[in-house]
Amino acid sequence: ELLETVAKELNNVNVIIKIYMDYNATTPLEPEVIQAITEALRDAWGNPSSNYIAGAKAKAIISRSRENVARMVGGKAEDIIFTSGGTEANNLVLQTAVEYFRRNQRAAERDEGNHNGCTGLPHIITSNVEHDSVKLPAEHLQRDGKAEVTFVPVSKVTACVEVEDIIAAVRPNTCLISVMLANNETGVIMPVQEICQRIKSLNKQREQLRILLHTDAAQALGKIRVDACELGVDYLTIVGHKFYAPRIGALYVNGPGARTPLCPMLFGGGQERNFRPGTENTPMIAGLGKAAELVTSNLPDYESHMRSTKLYLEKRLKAVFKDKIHFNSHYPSSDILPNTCNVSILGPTLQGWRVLSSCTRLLASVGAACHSDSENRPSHILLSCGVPTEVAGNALRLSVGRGTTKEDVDAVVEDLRKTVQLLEEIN
Ligand SMILES: O=C(O)CC[SeH]
Repeated sequence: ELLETVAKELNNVNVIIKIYMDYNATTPLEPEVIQAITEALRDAWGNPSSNYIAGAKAKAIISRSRENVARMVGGKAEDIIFTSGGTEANNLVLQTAVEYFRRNQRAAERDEGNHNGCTGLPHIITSNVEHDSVKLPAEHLQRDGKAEVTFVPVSKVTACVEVEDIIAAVRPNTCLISVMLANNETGVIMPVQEICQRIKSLNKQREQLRILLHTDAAQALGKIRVDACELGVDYLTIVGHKFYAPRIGALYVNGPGARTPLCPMLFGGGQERNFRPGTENTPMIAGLGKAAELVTSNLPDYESHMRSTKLYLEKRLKAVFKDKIHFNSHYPSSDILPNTCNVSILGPTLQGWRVLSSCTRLLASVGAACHSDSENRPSHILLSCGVPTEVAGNALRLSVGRGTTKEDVDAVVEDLRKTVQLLEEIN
């Protein structure tokens, strides 16, 4: 009798199935990744530094994961340093650059004949559309008088940082250039390889300090092919929770402590060759390694599926909203991530936050998740890319994933259509 009652009640309940389209914010874990984590939790709980079987199991998992992460970015296992995530990796690069400058400055002071340009403060060049984990540490160093920073504005035509503008910003005391590989809101892919080629040529001519090269590849990994050696970077940031791995990260360093400086921010038990000490988080490292293995094996399929799904989404949005739609991720001559669609539905009552909070099925964001407390102000990223204020205020960042289907797209577009109709009727 109880079951019959429940069944009747369920028949009267409209179950609303949400549709996630915020994969640039974070991704769920692949089943194989969860399995790798679970097995490590169960079987490899030992301290990897311990010389008995429980420790050896953990050490073996870490070693295998390091190899898989290295393979995903075209590097060698010894080039991979595990970190807590992308924020730590990015901060480690900026701190290293400042310390690298200081060490050379002290050397030059000791050796009067050495004119390596290390006078005054270290100079860092970055773009004005970086993730906060590059932007804010750079601003902090600048505010604390520990570095000079040039935030090179992206072109308001291409939303890309222009190579010539980066080159023009170089000074004798420039020690680091950090430009993200792909932007998290527009999806625009930056000309990192060309920047690295030009700076490497410049480094050969400079008597001054070598300029170090970093890219935050958080949004690119798992979506497009990323090869650190082909890019020519000294450092490349790896963020697990953007490619179906757990909340852990890594930093690729081209020959850490040898070809490329790496100065630890933490000091402790010697793990990660003293570059990043602390007893290793074996289960999360296991998950990162498995996710990296899946990317290496399946990237063409992932990329192709996301691209076709995103293109279908854009086609459906155009068909339904016609001239009410503005694509904030369409720029002439710029390559865009295959999964990112940043759009604004034009209208005085259609602010992005209002539309998303009124949708019944769509789960997405108006911009970076870490800006979600921006009190509904238009994204500074979009404004920097030349998107007009009233258009940026209506932005919806839609980012599809490996499992997003055309049926999901149809449902989301219908949800948006109904929501826009409702908001325009009531206002
Ligand atoms: O949502 C984003 O774009 C970044 C979150 Se870490």
